[in-house]
Amino acid sequence: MEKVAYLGPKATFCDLAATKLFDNSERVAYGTIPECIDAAGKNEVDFAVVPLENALEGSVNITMDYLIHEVRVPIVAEFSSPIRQHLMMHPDNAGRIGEIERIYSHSHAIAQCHKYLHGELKGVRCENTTSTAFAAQYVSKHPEEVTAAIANEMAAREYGLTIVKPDIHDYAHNHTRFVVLSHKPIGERLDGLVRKGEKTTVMVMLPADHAGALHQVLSAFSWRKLNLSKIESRPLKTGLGNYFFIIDIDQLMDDILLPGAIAEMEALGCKVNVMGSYYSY
Ligand SMILES: O=C(O)C(=O)C[C@]1(C(=O)O)C=C[C@@H](O)C=C1
Repeated sequence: MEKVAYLGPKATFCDLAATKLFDNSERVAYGTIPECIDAAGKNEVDFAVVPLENALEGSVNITMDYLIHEVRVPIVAEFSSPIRQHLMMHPDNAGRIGEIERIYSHSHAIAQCHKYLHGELKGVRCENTTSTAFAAQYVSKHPEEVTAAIANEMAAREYGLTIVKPDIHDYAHNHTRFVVLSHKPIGERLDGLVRKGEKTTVMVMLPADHAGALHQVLSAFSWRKLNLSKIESRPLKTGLGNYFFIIDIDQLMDDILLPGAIAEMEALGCKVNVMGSYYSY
């Protein structure tokens, strides 16, 4: 049976995404996002499902940076899912919401609920955990502390917690983009799901700082009428002011247009890496 890595423990948002995508596979929980990427990089698993971007909080930098700087594993699919964050407590403490001493969750989940936390639970310390489900598991094991976790409904069920305040994310349209990483092609595995689009993600390093370099890169796409859905800069980690760009193009790799744009960028002195060419679900 094929193996799929996800950020564990059971009932994280990554677990929900992996279950939706690979229902008939063996899902293997890893403690951190880099561990999931390593597992796919070393072929310990066939696929890894990791978060890439959230609609409220932006990119999951650890995923992006690890893929660029440490372990290159191609993106073979993308899955976008609605995200609902709930405040949950141990059932023994569920009536004591006003006495909460600490709130645990993944940093991205805490960030998605800032307005609520600032408005309703001002002054309560928030502590980051490796995932939302890890936070729920911790709260379930420590009824002696009046603490809460921010996590999803499946985590509340899995770890026997009571949802004391549902839907505490700050904006209704909360979505996260997950990517599937693998050294093998995805083939027909996801054909049962509805395809929403197609993308190619490239990483572009500009030549030494000069006027108009980014403009020239963007024009390689624009005059070919290649639509971009995202452009983001991240530090190269070689010193302040040095960046690379991650660009999402709204089409699969073809024989002419994308190779032409890449050749043009290379002729300008850019270093270009294709991170993946894949369908969005
Ligand atoms: O902690 C989890 O449950 C995760 O799957 C991680 C993660 C993230 O890193 O963005 C995934 C989706 C949500 O946006 C919040 C947390």
